[in-house]
Amino acid sequence: MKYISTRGQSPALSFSEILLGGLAPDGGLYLPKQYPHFSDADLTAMRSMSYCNLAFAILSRLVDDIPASDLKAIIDKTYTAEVYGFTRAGQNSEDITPTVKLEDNLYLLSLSNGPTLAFKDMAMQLLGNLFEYVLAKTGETTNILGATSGDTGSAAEYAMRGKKGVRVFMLSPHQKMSRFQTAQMFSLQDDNIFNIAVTGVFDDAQDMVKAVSNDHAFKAKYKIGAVNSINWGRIVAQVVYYFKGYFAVTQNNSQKVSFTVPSGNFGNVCAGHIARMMGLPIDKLVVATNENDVLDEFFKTGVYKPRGSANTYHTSSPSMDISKASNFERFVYDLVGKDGAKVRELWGSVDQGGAFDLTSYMSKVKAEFGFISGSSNHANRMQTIRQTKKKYGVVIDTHTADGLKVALELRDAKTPMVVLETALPAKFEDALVEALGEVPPRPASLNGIEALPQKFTVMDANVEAIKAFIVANT
Ligand SMILES: Cc1ncc(COP(=O)(O)O)c(C=O)c1O
Ligand SMILES: N[C@@H](CCOP(=O)(O)O)C(=O)O
Repeated sequence: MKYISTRGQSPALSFSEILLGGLAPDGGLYLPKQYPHFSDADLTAMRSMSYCNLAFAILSRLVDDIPASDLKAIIDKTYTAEVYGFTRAGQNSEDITPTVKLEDNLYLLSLSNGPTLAFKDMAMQLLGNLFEYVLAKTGETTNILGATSGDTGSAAEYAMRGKKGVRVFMLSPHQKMSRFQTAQMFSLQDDNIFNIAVTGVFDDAQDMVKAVSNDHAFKAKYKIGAVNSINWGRIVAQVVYYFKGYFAVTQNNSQKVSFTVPSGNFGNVCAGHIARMMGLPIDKLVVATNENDVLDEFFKTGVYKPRGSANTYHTSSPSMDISKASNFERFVYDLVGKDGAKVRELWGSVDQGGAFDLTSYMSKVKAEFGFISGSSNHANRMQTIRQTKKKYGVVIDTHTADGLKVALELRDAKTPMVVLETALPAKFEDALVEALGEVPPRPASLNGIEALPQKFTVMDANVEAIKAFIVANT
């Protein structure tokens, strides 16, 4: 399988060749030349598979330059009940992503039982093991440069700690993550982990990552790697749990299922789009945003108008405080008929701070690709957290609450709706106390992390400053 850039001007490369880097040299994002397709018979065979076998069935169709036995061993080492063991009472951690039935045709898909309590662990643990494998083969090293609004950072740092030949430089928005998220990252004292708190919002940090990635000479000299969802390796791993969730709530492949996805950088729902393109019988993909509702605006109007830092709000679902969704480019590439020149034209305008209008494509967005959307705000998520506890006895986090609020508005009575649970409540203790008046439970191993000493550097959103920091620390 070869991978091509959404902007159509980079050479086609293999999976291992694109694994470590983020953006393609032309500034686009990688996608497979064509999506593999799973037939009805394939789906039937996959229905009863364990998570590891399912992951192998999917990944082996997209990764053809790692020997099958090695790929299988990497997957088996990653998806274990021990790694994804922070399940709710009554859930089986062998399922890796168990479902919670709230009522008929309404489910949560638990994606946050990994070491850092957010869905990012689903892909990041695999990425850590794949990086280690590829680096050991080539004898190379990598300096990972990432941006986080709270969850990618800790997931990446936990996955890459102690990995030979890997350093992590993680940019986060200064004082905008929850206390728990901040402590998860900044309390790590490992020599290969560098936390940089950027005075700005997540989008400023993401812009810095992209600017460094677009400096090809610097990227090559300092072997800059990526762990954000601009990296195809992240997306492909996230495709798997849509299949797992679909099989968990259906009896046969003639049934369709809708998924609601709390969204920010559009990586998670992009994986759902790709699962759908591969033949998974998904009805609707519901994009749920918080007050930072650029994506909701697009799916309602056809106009994509990213906002600047001053108009990006700090909310109680802070991991979704994003106004420039990187992975949206992957979907738009498919929407405009895989036309790299068109994507270049559209992002030419976005990269200059502008907008674009795809109103004429909107019937296709819904009818052909199944996308619809909604948004949520602080009052909505407080109310949803309270009602979910009262009605179903289930405590959810603020991001999942954004998803559930939108799902309840947009579901139809006949189609099972699966809401992705993207983080556990413990990560957002202050908001949960406000909603429920009680402290959410957390794994004993994470008790008291907020009191641990923290190691981080504060920096302005300046590309030359982060380059100098990397040079000084390699
Ligand atoms: C808890 C949580 N929910 C939802 C999202 C949004 O996911 P995505 O950026 O893939 O759209 C994020 C961050 O990405 C997150 O950390
Ligand atoms: N919400 C994310 C932001 C980065 O998204 P990514 O999926 O592109 O890594 C976070 O929590 O850091």
